[in-house]
Amino acid sequence: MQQTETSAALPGELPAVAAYGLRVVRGRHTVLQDISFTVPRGCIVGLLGPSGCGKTTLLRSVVGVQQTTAGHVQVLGHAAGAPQLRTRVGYVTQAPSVYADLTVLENLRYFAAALGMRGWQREDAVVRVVKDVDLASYADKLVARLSGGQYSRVSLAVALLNKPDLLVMDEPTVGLDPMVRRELWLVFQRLAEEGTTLLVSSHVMDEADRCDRLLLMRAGRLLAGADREALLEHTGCDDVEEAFMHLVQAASDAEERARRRAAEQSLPLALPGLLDQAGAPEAERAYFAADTVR
Ligand SMILES: Nc1ncnc2c1ncn2[C@@H]1O[C@H](COP(=O)(O)OP(=O)(O)OP(=O)(O)O)[C@@H](O)[C@H]1O
Repeated sequence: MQQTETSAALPGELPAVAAYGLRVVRGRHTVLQDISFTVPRGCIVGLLGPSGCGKTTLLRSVVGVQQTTAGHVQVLGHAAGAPQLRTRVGYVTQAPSVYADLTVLENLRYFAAALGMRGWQREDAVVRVVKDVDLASYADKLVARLSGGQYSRVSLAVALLNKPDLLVMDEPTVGLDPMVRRELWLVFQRLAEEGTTLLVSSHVMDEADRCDRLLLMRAGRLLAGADREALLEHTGCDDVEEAFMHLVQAASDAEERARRRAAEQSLPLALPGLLDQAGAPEAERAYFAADTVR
């Protein structure tokens, strides 16, 4: 896949996230294999792939809460999880991370205080984020009484208290109806326009249309990382879902050919080394390697 410049990235500017050769083993299972990608600043980057492919593990590695086995993840010029990033990275987890028995305001004041905000600084931050996520009319409601979409917006509001430069969100729209999903994406777009970089996971392919750039994952590997248009052009497909299926098929075909070649040469069956050992053509190896990803 050809390298494409993303308009939001200024020349010479460090990407918000740069991962090289990331590998994660959880228990006995290799969950992420040789993952490399970048997230340019000021973009919305969608991390897409089926359930269980490793999206959460990848996001946890970016936030710095995942033990990694190999590779390196740089976030805003620091190693992922570095203390300097604590106030600069917001993380919205998949599971609700707010208290159902507190009101929206009580939650926000609590988390603002935990971040060290006091007095007017705290109140200013709370008012700002309530406005950011359009929850002003629900500010005094118990979170337990909110709808799914409103609940998600409270979690998002908490992550925005610090005005993060990078916002990492794990399936923030899962289970929400199309109208609410649309509203949340408008909030994400507004945040990106104001300069926040967003890395958002989803297994809903149509959300890809709302992203500047896409990372497509399958079974712990990155199939592709590119601007949406470049991806469609490269695969000759009309939409991202079709492009994803095309890449999955191409990867399976390449894997099968490599297996056959390895069997013929009596080589051990271990990807991705297998592909190199078996002398797989560059185009095939590319499906398994970082260099599909810019
Ligand atoms: N604590 C753990 N120990 C061992 N394996 C784990 C652990 N957590 C997750 N896994 C495995 O890692 C793989 C990737 O999980 P992960 O949660 O990253 O996927 P995902 O793409 O985010 O899935 P979903 O879309 O369903 O949230 C899965 O096969 C899962 O079973």
